[in-house]
Amino acid sequence: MKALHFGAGNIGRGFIGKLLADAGIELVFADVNQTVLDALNARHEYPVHVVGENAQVEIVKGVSAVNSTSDDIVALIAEVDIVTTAVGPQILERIAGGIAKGLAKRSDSGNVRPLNIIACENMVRGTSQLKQHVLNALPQQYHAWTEQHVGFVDSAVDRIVPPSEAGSSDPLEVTVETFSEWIVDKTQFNGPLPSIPGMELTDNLMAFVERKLFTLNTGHAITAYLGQLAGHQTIREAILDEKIRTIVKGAMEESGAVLIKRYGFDAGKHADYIEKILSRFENPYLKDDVERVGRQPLRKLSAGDRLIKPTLGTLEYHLPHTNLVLGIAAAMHYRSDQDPQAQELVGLLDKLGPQATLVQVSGLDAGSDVVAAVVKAYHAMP
Ligand SMILES: NC(=O)C1=CN([C@@H]2O[C@H](COP(=O)(O)OP(=O)(O)OC[C@H]3O[C@@H](n4cnc5c(N)ncnc54)[C@H](O)[C@@H]3O)[C@@H](O)[C@H]2O)C=CC1
Ligand SMILES: O=P(O)(O)OC[C@H]1O[C@](O)(CO)[C@@H](O)[C@@H]1O
Repeated sequence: MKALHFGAGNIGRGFIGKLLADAGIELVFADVNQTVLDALNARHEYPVHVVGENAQVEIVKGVSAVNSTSDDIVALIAEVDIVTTAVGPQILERIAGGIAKGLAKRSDSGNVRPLNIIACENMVRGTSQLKQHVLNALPQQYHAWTEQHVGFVDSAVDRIVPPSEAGSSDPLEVTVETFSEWIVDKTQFNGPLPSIPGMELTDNLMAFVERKLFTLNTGHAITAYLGQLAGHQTIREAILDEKIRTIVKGAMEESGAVLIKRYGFDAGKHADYIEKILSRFENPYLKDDVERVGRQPLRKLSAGDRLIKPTLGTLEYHLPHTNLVLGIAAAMHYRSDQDPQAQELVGLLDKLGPQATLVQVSGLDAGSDVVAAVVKAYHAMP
């Protein structure tokens, strides 16, 4: 079996690429970072530091790399069995053109072996969104062939992989937590289901996607935003701050109450899931900056993402959302010189003020109580 993975970054090298290579699949990374590409092609292996209890260094072997903007992509997509991505939601549209060209070549060359494409991003049904971008870029004459021979498989991906502290001396070294979860929608595969240790198959993906995105990512984002406001540098420092921990736990419980209503989760097991997440945030072996976890605040404040979607759920089921409101207000205070979305947020706040900014970014109703509550909390924050 052969795989092409877009995005040789933290999750690419530290999680998805590692699982594929460990399963004995011949793996090619596609990226745009020339330093990483050159190092992968020079060494064909890299170290993954798994930290926590039973810490160890694992070497991922037998990998190579291509530039994702080159024509190498087209030939690879015509021949591989699996395509995966971990590039960030905003990059999916950019890689869709290359994937479309590859599918056209695959069809023209008569390759009818099943191909499955799996986006591994923090998004609800990210692969389905990638599919739309690919179909937009693909000439109509290839659409029926693509429907017949290509599976677009949605997934949920969970492993905390911050940029490695050793990254400046070794561009390939990556540090990961012990925990990992990769869950894919088994109803969307083309051909036989693959057996890849570490990849779990489900026919109930939405429950897993929402459970992860609206618990871990909701709590993580709020830890980052409140942590930055309180002057903490890392997620660990922030979650050990009792005032922040209480709000973060409260927000995950508010979001959890929605998930329990919507998907019938067991309340006790969900409480354990929240406790496990809090302990993962405390991981003393990971240095995860609040600035990284809060990155791209406009995406994180959008209607379908980890702050607003759970809040909309609380409105739907008439449930409390006090802590989620504090998290949203804190997100509006996020600042980063490195992050264009943080600059844009500041520009919007200067031009429109907090109420209109929130309405524009989140799609919440201008006259709603929840918007008024966020604006009040926003002004009350330092
Ligand atoms: N880091 C983490 O702990 C987790 C991240 N995720 C998700 O995984 C995705 C990737 O996140 P990270 O690995 O943290 O980011 P990252 O920034 O470490 O990696 C992204 C990689 O994509 C590459 N890239 C950018 N444009 C590209 C293009 N046009 N073609 C090919 N490669 C391109 C970058 O050079 C970089 O190597 C995001 O959607 C994130 O939300 C999900 C779960 C955990
Ligand atoms: O990668 P995003 O969507 O910007 O958000 C950062 C989040 O992703 C992760 O990197 C992995 O789930 C978390 O650490 C964090 O909640």
